Amino acid sequence: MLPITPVIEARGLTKHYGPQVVVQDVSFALQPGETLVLLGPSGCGKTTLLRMLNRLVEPDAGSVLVHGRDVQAQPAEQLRRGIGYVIQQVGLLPHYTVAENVAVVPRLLGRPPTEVATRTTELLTRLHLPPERFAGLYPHQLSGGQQQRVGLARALAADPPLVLLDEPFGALDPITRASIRREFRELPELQRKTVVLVTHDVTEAFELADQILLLEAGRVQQLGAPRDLLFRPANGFVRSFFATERLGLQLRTIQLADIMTDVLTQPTTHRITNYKSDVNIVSPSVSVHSILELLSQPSASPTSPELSPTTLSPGAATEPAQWFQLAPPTDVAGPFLLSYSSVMSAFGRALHRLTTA
Ligand SMILES: Nc1ncnc2c1ncn2[C@@H]1O[C@H](COP(=O)(O)OP(=O)(O)OP(=O)(O)O)[C@@H](O)[C@H]1O
Repeated sequence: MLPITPVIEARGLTKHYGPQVVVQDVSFALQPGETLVLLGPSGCGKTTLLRMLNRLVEPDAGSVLVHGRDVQAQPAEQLRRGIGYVIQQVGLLPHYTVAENVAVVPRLLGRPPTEVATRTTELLTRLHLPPERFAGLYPHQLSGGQQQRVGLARALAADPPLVLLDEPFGALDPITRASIRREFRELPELQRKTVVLVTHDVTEAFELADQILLLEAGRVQQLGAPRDLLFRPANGFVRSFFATERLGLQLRTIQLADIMTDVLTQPTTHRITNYKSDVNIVSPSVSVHSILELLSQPSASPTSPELSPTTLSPGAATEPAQWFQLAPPTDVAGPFLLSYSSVMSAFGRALHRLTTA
C-alpha cells in the first residue's frame, strides 16, 4: 500500500523568544480525519506551536508541510484562507452580523453569493443557532457559548480539510463546556476533518483526541494515543500530569470492547436471543463512561417478553440495568443486560490487566 501524505506534518519546529526556548524540536504528522490535541500547563508553548502551523508565528527552525507542501512555498494569507482557525478569544468582527461573520472566508475565496448563503444557513442550523433568530444579530448580542459556536461556524464555512482550534471552549462554564464539546464531537462536519486543538483541560483532551502531544516548557513529553499516555507514560511528568484525574480518564479510555469478555462472565449479565423491546445499539468502541451514563438515565428498565426483572438475579433487578446490542460487525451474540455492578467489576478487571501489562 502506498503511504498516504499526511494532511499536516511538523518537522523539528523550534521557536525562541529572546533567551527563552518556547517550542523545542516538535514533530508530528496527521492523517485525514485525525484529531491532535496539544496539551500542557499554561505557558508551555501550545499556542505558539499552533500559530506556527498557519504561519501566524514563523519558526526559528524546522518546517510545516500541509498536504506535503512546505507552507513557506505560498503567501501566508493564501495559506490561512485554506485552513480553518478559531482563536482563544473567538475574535468575531463586532460590526458584522452573525451571518456576515460566518461568510467572511468563503467571500474572500470568491465563492458565489448563493452558495455562501446556503452554506451559512446550513452551518448555523447544525450548530443549533437557528438562522431566522441568529443570522442578523451582532456578536455583543450573543452569549459566550453562542459566540464560540459562531466562531466554529466561521472556521468551517469554507469547508477546509484542516482546522486549528485554540481553546475553542475556553470561555465557558464547565457544564456548557461539556455539552458544546459533545455537540462538537458529534458534528458530522468535523468528523471528516483533520483537527489540531489546543487545551489545558485533560478531560477535553481525552474526549476529543486521536493523538495527544503533551508539552512541558516547549518540549514534547509524550506523543501518542490517549491510552498510551495513561497506561504507558513515558516519564514521571506524564504520570503526574494525569494523576488527579486518573479514574475519570480511565473510564473514558477503557472501551466496551476491552471489558466485553469480563462482562459476559458476570453473574448479573443476561443474554437472550429474541428480545423485542428497546435495545441500546452501541459500538464496541464506546467508553465505559458513556455506558455508565446510559445506565444512569431514568428510562433504564430491564423488561423483556421472556425475562422479567423478577426472574433476574436480585442484584440486576434492583440496580440500574439496560439492554445493549453491539453494533455490527460483531461476533458477540446479544442483546445482553448490563447492570452497574457488572460493568464496574469488569472495568476493574480490565484496569488491572492494562496497568500490569
Ligand atoms: N510574542 C511573544 N514574545 C515573547 N514571549 C512570548 C510571545 N508569545 C509567547 N511568549 C512566551 O512563550 C511562552 C509560551 O506561550 P504560549 O502562549 O505558547 O503558551 P500556552 O501553552 O499556549 O499558554 P496558555 O495555556 O496559558 O495559553 C510563554 O512563556 C509566553 O510568555
